[in-house]
Amino acid sequence: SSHAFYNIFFHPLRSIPGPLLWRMTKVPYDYYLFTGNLIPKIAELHRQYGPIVRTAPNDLSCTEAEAWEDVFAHHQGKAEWQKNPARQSNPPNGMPNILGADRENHARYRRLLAHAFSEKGLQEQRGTISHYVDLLIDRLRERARRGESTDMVEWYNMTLFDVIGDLAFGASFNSLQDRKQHEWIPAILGNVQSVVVASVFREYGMPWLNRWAVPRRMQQLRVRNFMYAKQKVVERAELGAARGDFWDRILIKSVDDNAGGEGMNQGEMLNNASVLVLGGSETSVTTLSGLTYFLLQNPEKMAMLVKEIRSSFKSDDEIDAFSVARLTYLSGALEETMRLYPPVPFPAARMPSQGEGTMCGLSVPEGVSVQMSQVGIGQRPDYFHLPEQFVPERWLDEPPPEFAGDNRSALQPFVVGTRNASRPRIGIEIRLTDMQCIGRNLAYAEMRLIVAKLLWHFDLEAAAGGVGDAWLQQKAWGLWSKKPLYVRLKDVAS
Ligand code: HEM
Repeated sequence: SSHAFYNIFFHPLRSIPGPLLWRMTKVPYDYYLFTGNLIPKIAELHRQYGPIVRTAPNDLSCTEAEAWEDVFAHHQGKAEWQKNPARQSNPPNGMPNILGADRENHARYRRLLAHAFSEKGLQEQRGTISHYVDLLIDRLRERARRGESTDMVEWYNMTLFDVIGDLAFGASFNSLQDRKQHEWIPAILGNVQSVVVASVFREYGMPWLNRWAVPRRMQQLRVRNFMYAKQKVVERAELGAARGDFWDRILIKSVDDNAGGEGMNQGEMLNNASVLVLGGSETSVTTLSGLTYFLLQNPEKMAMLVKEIRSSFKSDDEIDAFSVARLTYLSGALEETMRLYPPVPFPAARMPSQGEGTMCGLSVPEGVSVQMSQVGIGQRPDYFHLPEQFVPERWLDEPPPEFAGDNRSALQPFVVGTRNASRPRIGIEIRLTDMQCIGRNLAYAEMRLIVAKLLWHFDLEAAAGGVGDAWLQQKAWGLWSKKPLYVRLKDVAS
């Protein structure tokens, strides 16, 4: 059509490389998104066409480290680029959540949540976190005794969801206690998939196809979950402050359904609690599962990590959410995992805020979206020496000389910038400026604690048949569709 003709010959992006069909229409992009194969496909396009690729008539994909500064950071006088409002999905109750809110609401949410995600907030939450991690170890010990092979993805899911349920809803999912994944977990994860699939149908004017694409049971669970979450938030509000969770400070400012306007009303609480439950569990589960996989594939790295953990403490009770911060090899292993297997492979695309924007010296017209390819960045050989290898050492203060030239700040799994909100007060080092992910401290604390306790108590080996290279070949709809990861656990004490 004339549109496709315009897109190729007259469009302001006409000189940006990309496959012809992708530059003409959005169909190829949406096809790969729909089938769950977009992530490796985009990485392949970067290998073929370079660091900035036109992936649809109005879309660019980017693997340039400079873009973190140009697009996501705000400096004096320069605003960061905005999220494309057309691509934010709105919660069912019509109120915003932190991911899609406009600037003012976003800044209010960030202000209200700042305490819960500060070092002090983490102090208040540490007892809750330890409780569930210790329960995980007990449960795994039962399995080790019986010699059962164990799907670590499932057990990480149960643990992270139990913690986040407690912190974000005031009620655990009790999966660890019941030794069984709460039925809500697959429904929450399935919901993300259906939102992505639905967005494609909506775009092509066929929203009714959703009823066919999303299984009936999933649709029913979704409605049930919404009601359940709503009830939990009301119950949590009734409990008042001082539970040691995310809501203590917020509730003080939100009396009478936020009559004063400085807090959150119950609809906003519900929407943000839902973001926190998903954002605060799935991403860490992905990282922990990926790390487990890479360690099983690289026994000498596993041995290094086990040695670090077992030589850094005298007993189990010295291991807590704060003492684990000194485990530098573990930190390196987590970074390396997120490089090779980024938990949020496509952070929300951004577009210039007013008029055109400049990115890496290129002028980007209004209305054009830029998406960072995290997999593409992690695989760039000019950023990372031996990019396909799992090398935690490259993140150490003094890396082996051949890795000293790595561009470590190119890797930003938590995304730079906070959309113009007030700077969060965060105690630990931050790599570039502040981070889009408010939960970064909590994520590191939880992940380090789980790995440290796991490898303190158990030797891990792949269950019969091994894990194999195929584990990493996963589909993704926004988030990775993780395959099970079976291990055999041997209790070190017995
Ligand atoms: C390995 C773990 C994690 C990774 C890699 C990660 C990554 C990210 C990324 C990339 C974003 C930006 C999304 C976007 O705007 O497109 C984000 C936002 C967010 N994350 Fe995380 N996250 C992790 C863990 C957590 C945890 C533990 C929590 C909280 C319990 C959390 C809460 C949030 C929230 C509330 C936002 C929205 C912030 C805002 O828009 O201002 N995340 N995260």
